[in-house]
Amino acid sequence: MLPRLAEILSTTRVVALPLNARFRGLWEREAVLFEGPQGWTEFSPFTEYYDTEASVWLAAAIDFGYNETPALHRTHVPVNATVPAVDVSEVSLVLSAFNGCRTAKVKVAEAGQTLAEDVARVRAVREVLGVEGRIRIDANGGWNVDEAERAVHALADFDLEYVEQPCATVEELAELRKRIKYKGIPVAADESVRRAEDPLAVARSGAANILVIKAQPLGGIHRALDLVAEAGLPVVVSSALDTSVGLSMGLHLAGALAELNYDCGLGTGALLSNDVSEDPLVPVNGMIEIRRPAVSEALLKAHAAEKDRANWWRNRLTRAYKVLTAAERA
Ligand SMILES: O=C(O)CCC(=O)c1ccccc1C(=O)O
Ligand SMILES: [Mg+2]
Repeated sequence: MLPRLAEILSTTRVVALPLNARFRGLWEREAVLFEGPQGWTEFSPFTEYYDTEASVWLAAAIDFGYNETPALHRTHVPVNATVPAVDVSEVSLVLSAFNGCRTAKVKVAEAGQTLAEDVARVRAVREVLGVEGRIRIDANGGWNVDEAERAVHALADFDLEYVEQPCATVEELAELRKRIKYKGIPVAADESVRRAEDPLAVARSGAANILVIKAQPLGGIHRALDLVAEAGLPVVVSSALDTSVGLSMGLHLAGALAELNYDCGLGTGALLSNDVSEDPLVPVNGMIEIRRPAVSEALLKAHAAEKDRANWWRNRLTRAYKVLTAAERA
């Protein structure tokens, strides 16, 4: 049963939070927050996504606001630093925001950049982390198989923990996995899980060694847990560049997993120069405590989105809600 739309809209706040570095081409992260019986929850699908996809993110938001979270297997979650596709000169400043993180995920294959820039960025990250640090890269599907193979060869000396979504399709991932298997570098799937018609297809076809699991695009904590159980692969829980409220959803998901073998991509609060809580969910000693953050009325006000953007988000939430009610009736 869905809560009533009017009830959701009655607590809805729209915020625009400034970022420390450009991410996905943006300097600002917009998000909708609303309050359910369990506390504040977040609806923040990327702006270019259509209503059907956004409706899955809304189902996740409703789940976290209205349903109890599952029992936890841990109190804290180890997290990675996330390094956007910044210039090499900015790497140490970006990393300094992630207190105590021994693992870094580095964005590569950004449109308009070269492999040489990726190599320089990964080298700089390795210099800061030292030999004991773990480095994973994320291409967001930006390479074809040959480009990915070449990039892996160029970056392998930096000792990669895994390569996330090097290519766009499941077929390409499978082909690349065969080609780089001898190097012992695992392939992780992200977009092939969270944007696929069938999120389990990539696991079933053996195209990936690891799944990146995000609570919002997978319809919430409970649905994501079902998916993980069915997939039977190790997972990395990650954020969608959420506010502390959305990060809390991801942390509760990570906490509910019996096995967690990788540091999670939930440290991205450190990429926001402001958040909605006075006590935001950012890494301390490489870990984040699993809790719901206290949301500050003053910060909601200070970071309220412009009126036209707030209306756009309320209309979008309304359309996503209609997709959910139509599905419920069907
Ligand atoms: O996994 C992380 O380290 C942080 C999350 C992240 O990279 C991300 C954040 C927003 C949108 C897409 C992605 C992604 O993993 O591709
Ligand atoms: Mg990714």
